[in-house]
Amino acid sequence: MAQLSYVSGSVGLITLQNPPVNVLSAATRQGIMESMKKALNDPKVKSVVICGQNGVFCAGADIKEFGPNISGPSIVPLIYDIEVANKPVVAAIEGSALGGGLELALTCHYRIAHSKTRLGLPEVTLGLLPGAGGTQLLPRLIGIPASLELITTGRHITAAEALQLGLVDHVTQSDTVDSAVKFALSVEGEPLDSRRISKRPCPHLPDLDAVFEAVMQKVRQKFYGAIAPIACVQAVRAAATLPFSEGMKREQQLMSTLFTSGQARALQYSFFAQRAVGRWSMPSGASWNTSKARPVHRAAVLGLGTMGRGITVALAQAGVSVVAVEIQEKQLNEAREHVYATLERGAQQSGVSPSCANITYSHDIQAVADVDLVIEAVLEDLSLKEKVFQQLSAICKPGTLLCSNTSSLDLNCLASQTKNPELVVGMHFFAPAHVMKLLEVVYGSKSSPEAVATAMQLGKKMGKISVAVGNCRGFVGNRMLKPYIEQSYFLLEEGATPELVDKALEEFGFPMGVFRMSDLSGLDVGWRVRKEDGLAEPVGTSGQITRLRGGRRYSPLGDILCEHGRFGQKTGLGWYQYGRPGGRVAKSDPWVFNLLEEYRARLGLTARPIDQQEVLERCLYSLINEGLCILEEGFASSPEDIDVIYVFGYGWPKHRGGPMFYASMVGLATVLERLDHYYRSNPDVPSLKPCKLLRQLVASGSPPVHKWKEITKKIQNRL
Ligand SMILES: CC(C)(COP(=O)(O)OP(=O)(O)OC[C@H]1O[C@@H](n2cnc3c(N)ncnc32)[C@H](O)[C@@H]1OP(=O)(O)O)[C@@H](O)C(=O)NCCC(=O)NCCSC(=O)CC(=O)CCCCCCCCCCCCC(=O)O
Ligand SMILES: NC(=O)C1=CN([C@@H]2O[C@H](COP(=O)(O)OP(=O)(O)OC[C@H]3O[C@@H](n4cnc5c(N)ncnc54)[C@H](O)[C@@H]3O)[C@@H](O)[C@H]2O)C=CC1
Repeated sequence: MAQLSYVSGSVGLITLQNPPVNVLSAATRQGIMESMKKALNDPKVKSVVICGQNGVFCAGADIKEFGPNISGPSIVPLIYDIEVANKPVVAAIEGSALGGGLELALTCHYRIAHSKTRLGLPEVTLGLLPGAGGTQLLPRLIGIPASLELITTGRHITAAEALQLGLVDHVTQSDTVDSAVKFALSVEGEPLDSRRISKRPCPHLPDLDAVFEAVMQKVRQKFYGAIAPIACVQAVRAAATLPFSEGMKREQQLMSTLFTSGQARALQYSFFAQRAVGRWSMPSGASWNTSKARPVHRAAVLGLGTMGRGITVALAQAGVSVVAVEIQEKQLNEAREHVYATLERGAQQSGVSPSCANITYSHDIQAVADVDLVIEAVLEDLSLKEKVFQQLSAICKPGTLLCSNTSSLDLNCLASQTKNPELVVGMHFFAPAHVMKLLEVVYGSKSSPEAVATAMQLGKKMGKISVAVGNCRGFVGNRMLKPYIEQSYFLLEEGATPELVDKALEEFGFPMGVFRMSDLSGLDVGWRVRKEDGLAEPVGTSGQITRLRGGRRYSPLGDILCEHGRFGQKTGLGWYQYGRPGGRVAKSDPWVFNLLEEYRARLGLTARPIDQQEVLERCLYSLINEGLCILEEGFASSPEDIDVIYVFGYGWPKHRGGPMFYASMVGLATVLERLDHYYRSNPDVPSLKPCKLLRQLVASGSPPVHKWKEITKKIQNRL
């Protein structure tokens, strides 16, 4: 796992060998320790270079080993031994130096990095802090403000930025190990005391208290409810105020609290879940490792409204050339300007040149004739989309993949309009499409594995986390949202206010509660769907309101708001008031309170006190129950798929892992008991009825999330 070899006569070269990214597993730590000892005891060796095999220095601790039974040599004394070595130790950094990998490099006396290296201390994203001296060493090297920023965000930086910060000594464009060996030879025999970072004082910072107070406030706001960023600030403060050895003790104390926390478990689960969704499968058995994606060099976007513009930007940023088609002249011109400005802004932020040259605009659908893939983003209207798919099927060259960004329509209906339904898949982006990380890749009953593989790969190229899902109403994300929103309306009927419901959800960790979120996305969207479904009927100011529609309880509250022209932020009024159309700041609106009172009076409902616990249980457990139904029915292939969708598409707090992981943390038996309880008192609300999978999981002893597949398979086999 780490190999010592000898080069250039006097250099001991220690190579980390733990593919793919040379993580510091127990065996690797042992290997480094033994190799280091051997090199230091060997009189022929005058200097040491540490590198990683296959062009990657080290991605840090092996996260899979984390847990109560972590074994093998501890990382802290191991890297301490490197710093106190009496021969110069040089880190040859290429690929990635992250977490414990960067801490390993920080204890070396010199750091040489390849220009393409990424460096960082991302532990905070795993619910931890850099617990192998990172919080004490980095501030001594690059100062407190820069360290605070890097450690509390976990941001990866380029070698150029690292050089600017003083984190590395040299950046090379040529062979990193060769450069490091040459460098090691040049410093053999030189004194090392000034190179030992732990011996340096932390650079003085005037107004220390004010700086830390400001940063603490910022992280509390930005990472609401997350404990790791706070511990990171506390640990860096120890570096600024305590001697090194005391600071190290503080770092260890804070680390041991984080290490066993539920938040760390959730975030580490999420790390692997993000990677697991790439190993997709379809009920047919086709999967990522049996299906070959086709290259997409040229893509078309059809419809340049809200979504089409974002998709165009994301494609261009991924280096795909785009044919952007819009029938309305005004929309086309606005889109061109919008896309240009967004690409310019993005380029300024990332320091790369904008990709406008790759986009051609047209109002003629014939322009898509020779593209490899089309993403349709016209209005959500089935007959319009059917017509568009007929046209695309006739116009496009053979083999072109036809994708729809529909958020609710049946993909099979669109595929049936084409000559090759196997080439049709859904690519369901989230607004704003160039920002949001999630992409649901929807397979219909005839979609070919190759088409799914191509959409998944294109998503990855566009920087998205793509999840393959089946074709059910609302797919996975929106389908689960329905009972969540439904419960929030029922809570209003029973005595809650939008403020109370939103506060409970925001304190849980959502960036916005359900009502603020609905105001942002537009209340008219759901209203239109409910009208098409025959659910929303005009309510008016008098007459009977029926709360039972289609055999189940229905709340027309959302429809009433829309009848008053209250569509949310876009009209300046929704569940809250915003001062003006397009306003962003939500303020309570007495009109809504009056409406709720009158509504309850009309229906003979008596408002009762509702607490935050009830809000969370009813909104979240009904959403979780729907997720379990989706798993049971096979529209998502694993709980990880659902969790990734919720974390990256719906603002589910990352440190709670996702709805499925959260359910397993709360205890599936508790979720079942509470759903049973609420369903008993609300038998006309089917979404509260615990699904078969939930009962089965509880009956099987509530296995951990990664074992649920065994139970879902059993249920599906029986169906
Ligand atoms: C490195 C990457 C940027 C590479 O990206 P890419 O090329 O895109 O490949 P991936 O698909 O992401 O990865 C390939 C493959 O590798 C797996 N993998 C990657 N990194 C790790 C890892 N660190 N551990 C395990 N596995 C890893 C990945 O899952 C893929 O495999 P697959 O899942 O099978 O597909 C990118 O991978 C990346 O960003 N990686 C993560 C980097 C990172 O976050 N590093 C930080 C790790 S945490 C750390 O280093 C902390 C420390 O070192 C501190 C050590 C102190 C520990 C001491 C604990 C003691 C505390 C006290 C306990 C007291 C308890 C008590 O009180 O009882
Ligand atoms: N707005 C959102 O938040 C999300 C929307 N979606 C879906 O994306 C699709 C588009 O939605 P929006 O962008 O919000 O709609 P939009 O109304 O902003 O834009 C649609 C555009 O399509 C154009 N158009 C209509 N017919 C056309 C045709 N035949 N050829 C070319 N252009 C045509 C219209 O002129 C309009 O500019 C819908 O299916 C919607 O359900 C999906 C995820 C999120």
